[in-house]
Order: sequence, then C-alpha cells, then structure tokens
Amino acid sequence: MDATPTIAVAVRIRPPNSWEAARLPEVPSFDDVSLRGEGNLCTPRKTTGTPLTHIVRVTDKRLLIFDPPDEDTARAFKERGFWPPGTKRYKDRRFLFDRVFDVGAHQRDVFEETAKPLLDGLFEGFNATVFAYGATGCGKTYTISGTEDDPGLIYLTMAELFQQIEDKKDEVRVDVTVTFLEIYNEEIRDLLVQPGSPTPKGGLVIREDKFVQVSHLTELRPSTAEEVKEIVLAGNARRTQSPTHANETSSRSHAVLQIHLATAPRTADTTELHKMATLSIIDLAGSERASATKNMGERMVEGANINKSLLALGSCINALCESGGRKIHVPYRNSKLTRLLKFSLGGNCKTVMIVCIAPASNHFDDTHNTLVYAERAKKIKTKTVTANFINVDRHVGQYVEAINRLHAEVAELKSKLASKSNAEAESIKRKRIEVKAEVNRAKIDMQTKLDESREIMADGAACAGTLYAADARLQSLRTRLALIGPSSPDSYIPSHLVAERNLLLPLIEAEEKILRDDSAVQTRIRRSNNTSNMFAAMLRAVCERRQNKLDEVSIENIALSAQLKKTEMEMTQARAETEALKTVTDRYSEQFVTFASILASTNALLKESSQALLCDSQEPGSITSVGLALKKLADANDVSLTSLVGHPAFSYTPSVDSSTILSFTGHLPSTVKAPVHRNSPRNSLSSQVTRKLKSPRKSVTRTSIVPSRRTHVLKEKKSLRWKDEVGQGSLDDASSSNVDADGSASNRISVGGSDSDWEDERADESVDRFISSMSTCVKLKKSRSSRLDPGFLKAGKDMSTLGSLAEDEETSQSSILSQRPALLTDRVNRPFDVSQSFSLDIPKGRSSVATPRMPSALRTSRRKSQIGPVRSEKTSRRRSSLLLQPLQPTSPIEKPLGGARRVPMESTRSPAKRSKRASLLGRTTMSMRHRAPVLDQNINVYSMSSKPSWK
Ligand SMILES: Nc1ncnc2c1ncn2[C@@H]1O[C@H](COP(=O)(O)OP(=O)(O)OP(=O)(O)O)[C@@H](O)[C@H]1O
Repeated sequence: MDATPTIAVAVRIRPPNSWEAARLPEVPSFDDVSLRGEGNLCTPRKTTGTPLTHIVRVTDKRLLIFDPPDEDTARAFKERGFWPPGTKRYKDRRFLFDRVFDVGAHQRDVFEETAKPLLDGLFEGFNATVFAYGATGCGKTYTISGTEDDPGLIYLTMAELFQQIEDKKDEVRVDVTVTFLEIYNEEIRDLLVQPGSPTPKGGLVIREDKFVQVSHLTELRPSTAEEVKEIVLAGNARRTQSPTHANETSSRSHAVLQIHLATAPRTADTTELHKMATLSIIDLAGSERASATKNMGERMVEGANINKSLLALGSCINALCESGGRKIHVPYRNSKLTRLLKFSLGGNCKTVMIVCIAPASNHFDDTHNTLVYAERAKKIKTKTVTANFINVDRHVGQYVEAINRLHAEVAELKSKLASKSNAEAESIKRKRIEVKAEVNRAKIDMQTKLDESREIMADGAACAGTLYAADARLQSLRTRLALIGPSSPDSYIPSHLVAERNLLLPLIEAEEKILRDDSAVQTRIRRSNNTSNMFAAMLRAVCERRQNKLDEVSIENIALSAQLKKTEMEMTQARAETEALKTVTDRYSEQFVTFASILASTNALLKESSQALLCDSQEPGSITSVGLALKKLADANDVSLTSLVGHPAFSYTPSVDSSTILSFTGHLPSTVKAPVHRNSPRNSLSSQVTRKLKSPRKSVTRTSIVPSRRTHVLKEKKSLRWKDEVGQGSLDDASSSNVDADGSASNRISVGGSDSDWEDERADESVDRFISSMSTCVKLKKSRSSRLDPGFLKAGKDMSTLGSLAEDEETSQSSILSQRPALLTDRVNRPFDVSQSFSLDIPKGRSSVATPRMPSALRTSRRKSQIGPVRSEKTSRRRSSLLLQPLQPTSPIEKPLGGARRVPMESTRSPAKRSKRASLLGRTTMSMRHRAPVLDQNINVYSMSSKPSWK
C-alpha cells in the first residue's frame, strides 16, 4: 500500500451469487460462438431470466473499468436499445485504486495487502483502521469476518498479531485488549456483554479527549487468535442482522472491533517508554436504496439510519478531501459513526478502506456510487501519522516492584542461558554422534562394496594375466607359423613342417579364441572393469556424501579410508594377477619339462633306432622291433602332447619325396625370419638352412685328397673333374658344390656332394654288406660303432685304418660297444657342427685356408677305405676317380638320387647301369637313406649317409 499519509483504498469485487451467475453471460469462447443474423459473432444467449452484464472489468492490480463496452455489440444493442447520437452508450469509466481484487481473490490475499502492513506500526504506537464500505450484499461482512471455514480479516489479522507478539516477547511486553461494538440506529451497543445484561438507555456514550473512547465497553484480553475468533463470532451473533430483499444476512448496524495494544520494554529503568495503539476493524452497514431493498417499517428505519451515518461519513470524506490538509471544519459529529472514526479518517491513524462492490449490472448504480465514493476517499489527505507513546517515570515506591521484576527477568534469562548452553552442548554431542555414525556408515559402505566387488575384480585381474599369457603365447605361435610358411597349393613344405603346422594351428586357434572380444575371459575382464568403475564411483560418492555435516577431520578420515580400500583392492587384483601368471608359469614349466623329456627320450630312441638300423643286417625282426619302439614312443608322445596341448601330433602319410625324416632340417630358432619366397621347395626355409649341409663324404674327399688344389678350383670357378693317378675316374663337383639350386655358381666349397661323383658302382653293395653286418651286431647284442663315426676311428688306437676292421673285429667289439652311445649322441646333438666341419662358405677370391682338415687317421682311412675284396678289384677305378677331369653338369634329377657314380648317368653310364641305379631307387626307404646324402634336408639323414664315403 502507499506509504503517503492518505487513506489507502482497495476494491474487492465479490463473485456473482447464484442468481446473478444464472443471468450473466458466460465468458466468451471461440467454441460456442454463433452467427447472428446481422453477421456478428456472439456467444449464445441464455434463454432464462433477465439478462445481466458484467459491469466491472479488472485490467490490472490497481485499475478497473466500470461499465466497459460490451464486446458482443449485437447483444448490447438488443439489451440497451438504440443509443441516440451524441449520447455515451457506456460509462466506460476507469478507476485507479491502491489495489483491486478481482472475483477470484482469496481472504488471505486481501489480508496480505491491506491489514498486514498496518501491524508493524501498531507495535510502534501508530493507530490503524480498516473498514469495509459498500452497498448492501456486496461482501463487507464476508471480507471482515468471513465464515467458519474461510475466516476473514479479523481472524487473519489477530493471528498475525499474536504471532508477532510471540516473536517480540523477549524485547517487549504487549498487552492486548479487545472491544466489540455496533452502531445500530445511531445507538452504540456493546457486543461483548452477556445477553440479558442491563444496557444503558440510548446506548453507550462516546468520550472524546485525546482519543475517542466509548465508555463502559467490555474489554477482553485474548491471548490467541482463536480466542479473538470466538469473540468475534459471539459478537456477530449478537449483532443485529435481518434478511432484506437485497441480502438474506444483511447487517443492519456498523460493527466496530477495536484491538488496543500497550507495548512496554522489558528493561527496568527509571523511565519506561510505553507505546499505545489501536487497530479498528469496522464492518459498515451497507448503503441501500429503499427502492432496491423494498424495506418497509423497521427495516426502512434501519436503512435510513444507515444511510444517514454513511452520508455523514461521505460528508466528512468530502470535507477532508477539500481541505487539502488545511484545517477546516469536518462534520464528524453528524453521526456516531463519524465521531468514532474521527481519528481514523483525519487524525493520527493509518487507514485502509476496503470497498466492496458487486459484479453484475443489477447493482449498477450502487457499484457506481460506491466507486465514486471510494475515489473521493482516496483523495483524503490525512495528517502525518505520529506514534502514541508516553514516558512513564517510576515513583520510588515502584522501585521495589521494578527490582523484583528485574530479579525475575534475570532468573528467567539465566535459565534460558543455561538451557541454551545445555542445548548447545547437547547439540554438539548429538552432532559428534552423528558424525561418528556417518564416518562409520561410510566405512561400512566402502567395506561392503569392497567385499562385493573383490571377487569379480580379482577374477578380472586373473583373466588379465591369462590374457597376457595367451597373447604372448599367440605371438610365439604366430612367429613359428610364419617361419613354416603359408599353406598354399603352390608352396612346398616338408611333411614334418606340415605336421608342425597342424600342431600349431589348433594351438593358435585356442589362443585366438581366448583373445577374441566375445570370449569368456574378455567378458569377465569387462565385467571386472565395470565393477572397478562402480567401485571407484562409489568411493567418490561416499567421500562427497553429506560433506556439510562432517568436519574436516571426519572428511579426511573418510578420504583415507577410501584410499585404503582402493589400495586393498589393487593389492587383491595384483595378487590375483600374479597367481594367474604363476599358474601359467607353472604350467609352462611342466610343459617344458614334458617337452624336454619327450625330446630327450625321442632323441635317445632315434639315436638308438638309427644306430640299430645302421647296424641292421637282413634281420627283419630288428627293424620291426625298432619300428614298434618308435611307434610306442610316438604314442607316448601323443599322450603327452594331448595332455599338454589338447591333441596329439597329427599323423600324416609321408610320400617318398617328402618324407619327414628325409626332409627334416632341424628345429629353427624363432628368431629366424620367415622366408619370403616359398614357391619352390628349394626356396623354403628348411631348404635354405639345410642347403649348406653337404655330405661330408665329398668334403672329406676334397679336403683330404687334394687340399692343395682347392684354391685353384675356386679361382677357376668351374666344374672340374679330378683325375686320379692313372687318369681314370673323375670327381664331379659341379652337381654338388659349385652349382646352387638355381644353377648359379658359388664360391662355396662343399665338401659333401653327390656320392655318384666318386663312389664306385660296388659301393652300394659294400654298404649293404656293411648294414647287414651292423644288423648282425645289433641282433647279437654285440653292436659296434659305425665305421662312419670318426669318433669310432679315434677311439681305437689300434684301429688306424678301416681296412683293419675285419681283422680286429672280435678283439675290439667290447670297446666299440662301450663308446657307441656317446659317439652317436655327440653326432646327433651337434649336427651343425658336423656339417660345418665339412662345409664352409668362402667369399669369392679367397682361398680355402679355413677349410678344416680331416684328422690324419681319417685321411689315412680314406685312402684305405677299400672295404673287402671287392674293393681291391676296384682299386684302379677308385684311384682313377681322383684324377681331375672336366665334368659335365649333373642332371637335377640325378642329384636327389645320390647314386654313387663318378660320372653323370646321361653321359657315361650305359643303359644297363642306368637301370641298375634306377632299381636302387626302388629299394626301401631305409636303404635310400643310407645312400642319399644329397637329400640335404635333414641332418640326421646326413649323419647316416655320410659314413661310407670316407671310411
Ligand atoms: N468474496 C466473496 N466470496 C464468496 N461469497 C461472497 C463474497 N463476498 C460476499 N459473498 C457472499 O455474498 C453474500 C452477501 O455478503 P455480505 O453479507 O458479506 O454482504 P454485506 O455487504 O455485508 O451486506 P450487508 O451490508 O447487507 O450486511 C453472502 O452470502 C456472502 O457469503
């Protein structure tokens, strides 16, 4: 409300009652517009009763328009008829007030903006008045008193007043007294006296001094709003009300409720500042027109008195408006009402006038008059409002009373202080308990989450370890597979590598299965990661939870606990991962041991077998037993492999050309790079490695027989045939040493080479005999070392030549048997050493100074290697083979056959001999192995086939 010293005027429009609502047009809606005959759109008319219109339209909180133009012009024309030119059809008058409440306003809305702002002034000693003005039946009583369910201004004001008194009770003492009266027919009646009590004739008398007072009024001292409410209800019940034509519950009197406040400070001083104020809440009787109310008799007299008093009020308002603050005569004394409101209207008082109006056109004139009345009241300029206070000087006699009061006050304050400190201590204690409980709860939550997540996260860590191991294994397997080469129809891969590939592929598949995104291990790792994230989020959430309640120490405590749980979880994960890796390592160790034992036992058995086969005579039983033993070994190996890798080494059927044993070149280190070209068998990795492995026979021949000519041979870079002393025979190096697989010459001196280049035709027969004798040795359990073994030759001091073997056989058997295993083991375990002792790469232009020389015993034996009497018959031919002769290039077909020929078959051999050699090819694989040193794929074969040439 406006703070200027004027009367604040608020207008409240009551909602239409049921009678009016039935006659008022509905709010226009686009859905139910209809087209009138004249072409205007309008809302449908109500068909029953006299039509009414809305005469007030609220535009905003302060402005209303009285009698606005009807938007439905056609209906307006029909209702109001023809308006002559120049006449104003609508009043369309705008009124500006301090506040306008539309029909939908609630009681509390009215209270909040009218009476409530006055309450603060009451405690400071400022008088205040709220009165409701308006025609009869416009809602004054409803606004002031309200109903049981919807209390009005009085109840709401008193409730707020007592609440403020309660709030200020530590500072001030407030005495509240209430009076309730009515002015009926210019007679003041006390509404708080019990019914039947004697009342002075002519009513109560107004005494006017500094203040206006009504003598002998009953004063009540309510302490709550409820008590005030009961007071008002009781007073209203005693108030004169009569049904009129305009209002069934028409108030026939002006009711005045006065609340007197006396405020004193709670300090005990010699002088006290007492403040006094009065809040008057007045429900005026409604102005009424006799024609409208159709009152007769007593009601008419009541109405006349009401109008008289209201007229006096209007006169006072007019006078106050015209005075403009000047001191002029205001006719307060014309009525009891104006006398009572003297200080409220023009005195030291803050006044709010609530103007109640009806919304319908049946109250057109009343509403108009009321608005005009209110507009005039709005223009009243009151005096500057001052506070009502008095300084009370204490009399000495009152000091004792003051001291007592002070003592009581001190005691009261002490008890308050004690209770306050107790409350504070209690609060601190409670807070500590809460903080402790909160910290404990946080720790329990973290521990619970840790326990929930531990298993899954440990499992994930273990899976990570497994995954790491699988990845490492897969890399190794892939590297090994790359060394073997791709499996395409064009590429040639030896059978043992095929077998190895077949062993590796399922292993790779198994590892890839583990590493796949949809594998169980990966799923478990993902689940573990999710759990880990949730665990971390939970720790964060716990650390940030209810931080405002916790002190710094508690927050730090929780943060450290969270860190501890996190570390604990990381330890669990690390342990699980370590355990998984340990398990894998253990398994690998077992596998390594098993593989080592497989390799050792296999090697040992292979050595035994090879030796047995080498020594085998025509006894088929020995070969069978060896075969059975090998099969037994293979089966045992398969069992071990199955337990290790899940499946055995896949079996295959080796062809004659691709026998695994014949083509085996040894296990390649994984660091060797995979071959790039594998289209030709010679380009395969195994070929590349084993191509350097040449038969020692030729190397021995060359190094031992004509070492001084090697340099010459290298310099010439030609294929030469060395003639022996008698000019017969030849040594063909071209096919083995100087021509590589691709046909290009190289400087490498291969001391191996084809047996066919220098071995005589009887060599095969002598070898067969040799094998037969070895078989006999095996059968008789008196096996002797192979004569091919240089160690064997070295071992017996007496056996300086192979030629003496026949004579010394019986005497030396025991010593040979004792040395054989070691010799075989030594040879098999050092295949590359052996080959290197017979094969050497020499750069172009360099002499073969690095070529190892054969031991003298070997060289001697080489010269005396004419085994048996057949050898003596071929002496001249063998010697002739030592002669250097030009050599025809050896056919590529001939080289793999490795027949012991000194000249190429195509050039020198007769068809008969050629067929004989061909028949040799048809022999058993075992015999082929004995005579196939040029199948340079396998060092074991090399070991077997290297023996007869230089012995
Ligand atoms: N804001 C309102 N909301 C609901 N009903 C209302 C409202 N104002 C008035 N009324 C109703 O209108 C009728 C007349 O109201 P009320 O008796 O308060 O008028 P009045 O101005 O006091 O009349 P009178 O001067 O004759 O005493 C009552 O039934 C009342 O319930």
